[in-house]
Amino acid sequence: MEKSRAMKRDWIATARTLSEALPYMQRHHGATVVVKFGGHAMGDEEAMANFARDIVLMKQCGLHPVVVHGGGPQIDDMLKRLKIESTFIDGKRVTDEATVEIVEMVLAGRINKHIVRALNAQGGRAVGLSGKDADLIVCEKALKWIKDPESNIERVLDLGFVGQPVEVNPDVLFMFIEGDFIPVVAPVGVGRDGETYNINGDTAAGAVAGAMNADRLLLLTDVAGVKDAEGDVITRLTAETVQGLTEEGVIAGGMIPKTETALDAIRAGVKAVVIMDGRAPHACLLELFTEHGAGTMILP
Ligand SMILES: Nc1ncnc2c1ncn2[C@@H]1O[C@H](COP(=O)(O)OP(=O)(O)O)[C@@H](O)[C@H]1O
Ligand SMILES: CC(=O)N[C@@H](CCC(=O)OP(=O)(O)O)C(=O)O
Repeated sequence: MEKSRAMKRDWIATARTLSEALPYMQRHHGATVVVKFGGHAMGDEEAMANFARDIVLMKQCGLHPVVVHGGGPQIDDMLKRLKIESTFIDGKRVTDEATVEIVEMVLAGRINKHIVRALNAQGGRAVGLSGKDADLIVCEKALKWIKDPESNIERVLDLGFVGQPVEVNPDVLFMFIEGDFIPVVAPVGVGRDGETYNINGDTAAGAVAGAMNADRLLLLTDVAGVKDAEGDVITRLTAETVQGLTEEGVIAGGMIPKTETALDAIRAGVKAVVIMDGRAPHACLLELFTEHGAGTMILP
């Protein structure tokens, strides 16, 4: 008796949620949503399954999700096992020849296939590819300029095989979308001479979203959003505020490529970018299908 009453309550709550969500589902029908799934957001098997369920549901609701993933912590683990040292500059891994080989193996191999399998287990039809497939993401060597604070002279820091996307060919993604598949992209790019480049996952997601003219770019991570100096999540951000917070050092580490990506993506024509906690249950659905959304929205 108690159980059936509880079930009824659950059903009413779900029905109410669904009726509230319906206008948002209709508004987003046919929308392209690029979702960056970060290595930290992947967490455990349960987090992976929850993420996969949401993406498949988005597809069933008539949206066109495209997953671009990261895998920084998983690359760290593998490099540690192989006793290869690794350092980061402004959230980007300094990538020598030995490192780029491991990066490609981990990202385009193990992680990409793990996500594909998780999506397919939830009833999706996912296809994994990297930025090398059909020249999806063509890169040049990323250059990091730094200014010597004493002499004020600028010089370039060598990050090795870190790629800056210079050309994105999304036809292959549109082709899969047309066939009702969910593309899953590993952030590994190709140089004009065939070199392999390690692209920061956020940068790759932004470049793909920009080239597809996506309606939304969701950057899933392990924090609720961009936080201010007091540690409170900021719900809306503009380019100006991002610049100020970065100069003050409030936006730091891995959050730098995320906010840079968000601004670049908006300049390239993406309608809005949201930075949010990918481990929170149904994070993507809450963002797309409710009025209050989730995380930090970055707007033009
Ligand atoms: N202002 C900020 N607000 C929120 N997180 C921040 C901020 N500045 C730096 N961070 C850090 O950025 C991290 C997210 O970047 P990263 O670790 O690269 O995530 P992912 O692996 O999901 O791409 C957060 O866990 C947090 O430690
Ligand atoms: C150049 C660069 O830093 N590439 C990243 C690629 C993976 C990534 O971005 O993973 P997350 O999204 O989980 O951080 C790296 O080597 O860690």
